[in-house]
Amino acid sequence: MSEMALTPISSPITGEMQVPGDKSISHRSIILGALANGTTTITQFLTSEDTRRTIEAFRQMGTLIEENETSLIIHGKGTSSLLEPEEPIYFGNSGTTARLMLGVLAGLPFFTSAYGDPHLTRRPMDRVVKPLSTMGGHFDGRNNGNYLPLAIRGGNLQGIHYRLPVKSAQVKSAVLLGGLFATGTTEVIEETPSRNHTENMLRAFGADITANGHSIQVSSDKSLTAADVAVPGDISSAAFFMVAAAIVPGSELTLRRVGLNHSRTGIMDVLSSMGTEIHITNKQTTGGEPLGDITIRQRPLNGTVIEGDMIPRLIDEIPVLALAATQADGETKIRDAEELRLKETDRIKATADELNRIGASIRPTDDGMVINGTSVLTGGRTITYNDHRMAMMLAIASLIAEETLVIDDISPIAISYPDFFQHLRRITHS
Ligand SMILES: O=C(O)C1=C[C@@H](OP(=O)(O)O)[C@@H](O)[C@H](O)C1
Ligand SMILES: C=C(OP(=O)(O)O)C(=O)O
Repeated sequence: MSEMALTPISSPITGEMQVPGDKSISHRSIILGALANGTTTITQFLTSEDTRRTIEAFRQMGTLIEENETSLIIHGKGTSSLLEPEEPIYFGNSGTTARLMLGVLAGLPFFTSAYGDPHLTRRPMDRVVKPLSTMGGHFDGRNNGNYLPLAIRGGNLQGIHYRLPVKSAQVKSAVLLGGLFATGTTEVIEETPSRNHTENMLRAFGADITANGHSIQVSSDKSLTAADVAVPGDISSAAFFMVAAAIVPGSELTLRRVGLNHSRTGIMDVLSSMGTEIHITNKQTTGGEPLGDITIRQRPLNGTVIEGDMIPRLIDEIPVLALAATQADGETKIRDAEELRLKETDRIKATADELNRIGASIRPTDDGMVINGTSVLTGGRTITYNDHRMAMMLAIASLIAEETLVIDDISPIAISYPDFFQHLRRITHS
């Protein structure tokens, strides 16, 4: 446990910064690079606890991965070169590693066992185990294979047509990755669009993939070919600084080279509907992913409603958006976000409990919360529940608190943003 006491700031947030590479795209670039033939160079790769788990999983299966200051180089030799790991694979705290790797392991013709940290061990895996078992993968584990640790015997998959029962890019991706090993076509139908990085990147790596409206189809007809990846900045990491600039009076902040994929930009739409001034400049596209510079200017905030198709477009940003809503005039309602209860911690409960502890007025509901603004945040002791996004949200709350805010444990921040506090200090000039 690593406690930190944070004092409020007295001046606006100004300047510019660049956030680290996107976590979702970094995971996928390792996976596709390792399954492909040839050398994949990944620049602006996110080096963090979660992405390390995906790197180590492939190293255990024999993939040569070189790491240096600015890039990650994957020497892919195709799926048939991957070896049965001698030791269990450790997924750590990373839901993305777990769900996507289960899709890959279901396709590989050998035995693997896998486990996670105590938090990941409580997160449901049946959402991927069920469709991957229907495809022919063999899984065993507690509660009929719903929880890690899991034993996996892969190989001989058949394609399926699968309608997603949950709004989850991880489930969609696991089934599509399984589809790379399956006979026939694998189709995933998703009612509510979720992040589409797997589809974009499979295309860039030469897979046989089509996406039409709600249906995505993949087959094993074409093997993957290495493709270099320049990872855009992570909008989910940028979100903390966007909200900081939106709530600290007089702030103006520019975030450079942030990923602007429509399936991820819900935070910008919501903050601007709440009144924040947002401008985008220097738009460009790399590897099928749009990016650009985002400038945020603080303006008075009003409450809003966040629901429906918007939810997957900002799912990881809800704790910090809830913080913004505590500073908005009137009520903010968040609905259809039941998936938040299944993250690193129950983020509905954790967000309401911790913000209420320091003076907010939030009523948790089954699938979201109702936030009444405007609240004065007092400071005091807070708990992160080993959740990186809770820890960073509370650090941003400390900027506007009346007194010192103590965070019980900042170590989880290394899961997605090891340099968070250096970056925060730079823009708060402290
Ligand atoms: O596919 C991904 O990279 C992710 C998908 C989302 O999870 P779900 O698929 O569980 O919604 C998100 O919360 C997670 O941080 C990353
Ligand atoms: C939910 C998250 O990640 P994961 O599911 O990969 O643990 C997150 O980063 O907020």
